Amino acid sequence: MKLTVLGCSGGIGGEGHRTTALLVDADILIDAGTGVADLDIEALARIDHVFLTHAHIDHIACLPLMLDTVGPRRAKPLVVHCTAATEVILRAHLFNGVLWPDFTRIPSPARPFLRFALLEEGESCAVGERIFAPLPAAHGVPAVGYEVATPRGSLAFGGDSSVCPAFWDAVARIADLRYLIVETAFPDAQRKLAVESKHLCPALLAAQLPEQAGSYRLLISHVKPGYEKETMDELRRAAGRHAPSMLARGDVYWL
Ligand SMILES: Nc1ncnc2c1ncn2[C@@H]1O[C@@H]2COP(=O)(O)O[C@H]2[C@H]1O
Repeated sequence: MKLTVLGCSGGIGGEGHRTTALLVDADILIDAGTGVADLDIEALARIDHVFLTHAHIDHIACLPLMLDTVGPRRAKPLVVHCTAATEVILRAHLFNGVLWPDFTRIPSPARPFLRFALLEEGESCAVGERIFAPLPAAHGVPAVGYEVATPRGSLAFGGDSSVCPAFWDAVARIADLRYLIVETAFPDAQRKLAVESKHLCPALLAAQLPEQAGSYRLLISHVKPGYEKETMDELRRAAGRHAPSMLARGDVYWL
């Protein structure tokens, strides 16, 4: 499995900053933030599945736009996998015929551009040999992370989350974990904002990491634009034994 980081920043601002979108092989997205906009039309049309962590705009910004571009080119609906709570939010506030057309009924209810498929914690969804399972997360709106399991190992993506012991319990149970992607949105100087917005700062992440470093790579996502050096310096000081490195747009990881 090939994981290509299209975007992993906590915001926008110039070349390096695209919001969350992880491309799995050529046919699956985890989140559909602004990183998706860099794919050309053919690459967009090859995407059959989107697994959403939550409905915040930085994670779904390109979903309505890509549906408009690829809908007429595709023979089948784009399947958006998410929890029931996230589907309710997207139907009420995005695909509502006001902010954007309701592509679950357009061009026709029988052959729409978009189909929701519900996926809750405790369930899994196989797309070929790649198996997606929601992981617990704690954010300001209903949110999950994802475990992606393959025959050659697994990765875990925490999505957006503040302190969440259930996530770390779930991660500890993944025996063949190769990559662990977790957020650290703010530097320690903005800890109050991190807590209020249900994110992490280095001290909060370090307090949750296991005593012993695992045999997986620890990759950091969702750092707010302009705070990358400060945040990663603090994280290396607080959790150096875990050798954290920052996830970057354009990175490719293989499983
Ligand atoms: N009190 C707040 N609660 C939530 N988000 C906030 C607040 N104040 C500022 N924000 C920002 O709004 C952003 C919404 O997207 P994020 O969750 O990535 O990060 C959030 C913060 O950067």
